[in-house]
Amino acid sequence: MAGSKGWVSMTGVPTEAESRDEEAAAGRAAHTALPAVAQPVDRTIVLVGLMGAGKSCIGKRLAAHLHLPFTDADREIEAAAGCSISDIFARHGEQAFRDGERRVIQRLLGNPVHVLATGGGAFMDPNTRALIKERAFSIWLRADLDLLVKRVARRNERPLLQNVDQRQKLAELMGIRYPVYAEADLTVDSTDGPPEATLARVIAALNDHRPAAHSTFAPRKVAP
Ligand SMILES: Nc1ncnc2c1ncn2[C@@H]1O[C@H](COP(=O)(O)OP(=O)(O)OP(=O)(O)O)[C@@H](O)[C@H]1O
Ligand SMILES: O=C(O)C1=C[C@@H](O)[C@@H](O)[C@H](O)C1
Ligand SMILES: [Mg+2]
Repeated sequence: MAGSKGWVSMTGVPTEAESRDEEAAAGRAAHTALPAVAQPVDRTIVLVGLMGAGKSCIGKRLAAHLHLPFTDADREIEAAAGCSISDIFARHGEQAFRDGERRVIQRLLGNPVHVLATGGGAFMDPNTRALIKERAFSIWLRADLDLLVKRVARRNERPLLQNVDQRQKLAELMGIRYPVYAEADLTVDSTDGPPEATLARVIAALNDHRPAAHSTFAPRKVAP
């Protein structure tokens, strides 16, 4: 029943990942048309970026391409809380959502290697960010304001974008968040057009990434 577990007391009990059907369908074309990722993926790949950047859309396709499971942190949070993100915000407030988000992502990062789409605010949390840097390989899907405004207009259930000027709110979030998203291990532009074009850039960026000594996708060392 919706809300039966109670958000505030949520403990991050493992739940089923989002249905694989859509991911499998989304990934089939990519398998045939795009190159393989050359090195073995030895860390969970975490997608970060603003609402509408394509973390869920590209994440599903990347996972299918890599033959890895896909997890969407927003869906896992909803499953753990027993209600939608909008309901969590409305009933318990944003801070409770952020606390639950941190716990759920911590649990997900303990799972075997997979592709993880985070919610837009997850990487802004210093503890979550530190854990992602330690255990995972992060990719920022960067998109420009016009594109984000266009994409989020398709679905009106994001609490931060309700009853506000969406363009103004997204511009404000870009100013705050883009310098932090830039700490991700890779940055890939998410552009208009078919998702496969962005997926192709993600794959190319992974293949271009220079591996560190002990881990294929260990975080980059910045040259002095
Ligand atoms: N690179 C892309 N090319 C084409 N369409 C895309 C691309 N990325 C996302 N879309 C479309 O834009 C919309 C929003 O994408 P998506 O839900 O994946 O964003 P998100 O980053 O997961 O956002 P949120 O943080 O709100 O969960 C969807 O309709 C999706 O199909
Ligand atoms: O950017 C954000 O802060 C959010 C993005 C969504 O993915 C959800 O995690 C939630 O709506 C908050
Ligand atoms: Mg998403």
